[in-house]
Amino acid sequence: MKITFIGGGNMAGAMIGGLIHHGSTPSHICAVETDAMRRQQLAEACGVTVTASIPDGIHGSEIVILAVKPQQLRAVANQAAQFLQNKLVISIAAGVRASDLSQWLNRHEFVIRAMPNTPALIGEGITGLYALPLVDSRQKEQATTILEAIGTVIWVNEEAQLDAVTALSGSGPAYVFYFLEAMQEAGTQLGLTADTAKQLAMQTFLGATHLAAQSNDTLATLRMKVTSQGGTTEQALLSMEQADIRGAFIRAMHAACDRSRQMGEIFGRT
Ligand SMILES: NC(=O)C1=CN([C@@H]2O[C@H](COP(=O)(O)OP(=O)(O)OC[C@H]3O[C@@H](n4cnc5c(N)ncnc54)[C@H](OP(=O)(O)O)[C@@H]3O)[C@@H](O)[C@H]2O)C=CC1
Ligand SMILES: O=C(O)[C@@H]1CCC=N1
Repeated sequence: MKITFIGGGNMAGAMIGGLIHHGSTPSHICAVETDAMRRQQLAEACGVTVTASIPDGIHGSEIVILAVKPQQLRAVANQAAQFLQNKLVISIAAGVRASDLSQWLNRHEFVIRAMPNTPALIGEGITGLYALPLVDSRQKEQATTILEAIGTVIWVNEEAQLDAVTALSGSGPAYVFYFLEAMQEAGTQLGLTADTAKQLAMQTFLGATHLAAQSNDTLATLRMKVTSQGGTTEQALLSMEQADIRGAFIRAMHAACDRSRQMGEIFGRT
């Protein structure tokens, strides 16, 4: 099964790297990318076929993954429409609705939207998926197979839920890196080397996440088990509550979700 990515940027690069890491044959993957330097990087890093031509890139592919920015999607859809008949189209663009994309592709019925995240590169991604009603079960299985190669897959029944998925797991790796950066910065202020602080911060995220995944305790109970009465964690959490870190974090994710909906409206107008 040959897969073509249109757009070979950050997310496509992570997906392609993850697919190859999982055992996909590089010659079965093609990337269409306008930026010459990026084409060279992809060819060197992943050994996949790269081209600047949409028709050349799509030729012979059963599945086409649209991985350009939301604001570029309509123009790309217009260019690609005539070459996509009977092919499964998967868009990873944030916000833009499957029905709008379908219209741009001359009422193409086989459209799936996917919201992956960059840990796909190491097979640790998670992807939310939504399909238009006429996508058949075989095509859904194909999408599941591709995306399971780079992590976990969750199907949603309502497309609007993809805005929440985008705010949570699509953008989520950036939040984790942000917290890791803050923990590293605090660690160095407290006298650790930058490397030691980074190692402590990363293993703490990894260990806590694995513990939460394996434990029957709720997240709140796990948090309380760290928080000794009159101890250090209590002081840290008190400081965070006083600064309303939880509220700020929740508001931030609402802002991301609102932006996803807004991009759907702005870039999806037909
Ligand atoms: N980054 C992430 O973590 C995630 C991103 N997404 C979605 O993935 C999509 C891509 O995001 P990201 O990879 O970050 O963006 P990038 O800008 O890194 O990648 C898009 C690439 O497509 C190229 N491009 C533009 N027009 C064309 C064209 N006509 N033909 C071929 N290539 C073209 C762009 O070139 P140029 O820059 O020169 O325009 C760019 O290299 C977005 O829609 C985003 O919403 C989804 C989940 C997570
Ligand atoms: O920031 C963005 O818009 C994209 C979608 C999710 C992650 N990156």
